[in-house]
Amino acid sequence: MLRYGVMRAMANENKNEHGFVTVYNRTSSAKELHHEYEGLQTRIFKIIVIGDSNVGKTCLSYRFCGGRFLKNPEATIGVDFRERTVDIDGENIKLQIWDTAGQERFRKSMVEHYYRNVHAIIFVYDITKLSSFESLPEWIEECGRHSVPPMVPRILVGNKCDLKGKGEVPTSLAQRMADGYNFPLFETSAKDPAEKEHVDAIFLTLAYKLKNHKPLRLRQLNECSPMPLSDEQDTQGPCLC
Ligand SMILES: Nc1nc2c(ncn2[C@@H]2O[C@H](COP(=O)(O)OP(=O)(O)OP(=O)(O)O)[C@@H](O)[C@H]2O)c(=O)[nH]1
Ligand SMILES: [Mg+2]
Repeated sequence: MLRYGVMRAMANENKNEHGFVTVYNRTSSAKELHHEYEGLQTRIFKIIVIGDSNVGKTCLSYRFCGGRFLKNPEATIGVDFRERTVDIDGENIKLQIWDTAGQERFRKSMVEHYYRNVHAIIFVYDITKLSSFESLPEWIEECGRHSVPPMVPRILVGNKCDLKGKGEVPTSLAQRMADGYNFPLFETSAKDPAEKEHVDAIFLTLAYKLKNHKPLRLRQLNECSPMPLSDEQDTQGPCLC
């Protein structure tokens, strides 16, 4: 788990603890961000995980990046970063997961940073808690208020399917909402080991979509002001200034 201070320092140094070095390839009008390691180049995509407190955002992102269920997670304060590099059709893609805080008091100073230069969004609810499902339109509106462009892929995830007997949100209801927003719907469990591949599929679905986007473009790493979002989105790692 990497707290944002650590990642920020790494971004400013243009390298991380794995020895990745940020390099710039000059194109006609812009610079592209790659990480280069042992001759491999890696594009980076920022994915934020959003939703009510206690729905399992931390456990889902940990299941994907850490490969197991995180027992006794604490409420997220601000944001926790996790990352995993995946091979998509022969290209290394680094997914930088922003595990956000669901509690208002732990997130309010961070909200701008969540949405800045985001490449994809995962909205999570708890299938055993109707109120977490009913909150989704508010989360989706918040995202709209921060001018996230429509082409940024979004996914709806109902978590805690291992507690299906206690389910309060029928799949049919969730599917109606997903269809209304035109988002794909996944129902899964961060806890159930049998669901591991299904959790992976959520993130890989996004990785495939993002891979087919145009190359990422970047301003100078030391320019940390917000950049306009377009289908040629910029990324520069989790710099939170
Ligand atoms: N049964 C079950 N419990 C889960 C699952 N995922 C998470 N939990 C539990 O739900 C509680 C909250 O999980 P977190 O991942 O911390 O929730 P969060 O959405 O990150 O919460 P905030 O950080 O406060 O926003 C914890 O007690 C987890 O053990 C799941 O798939 N099944
Ligand atoms: Mg959390």
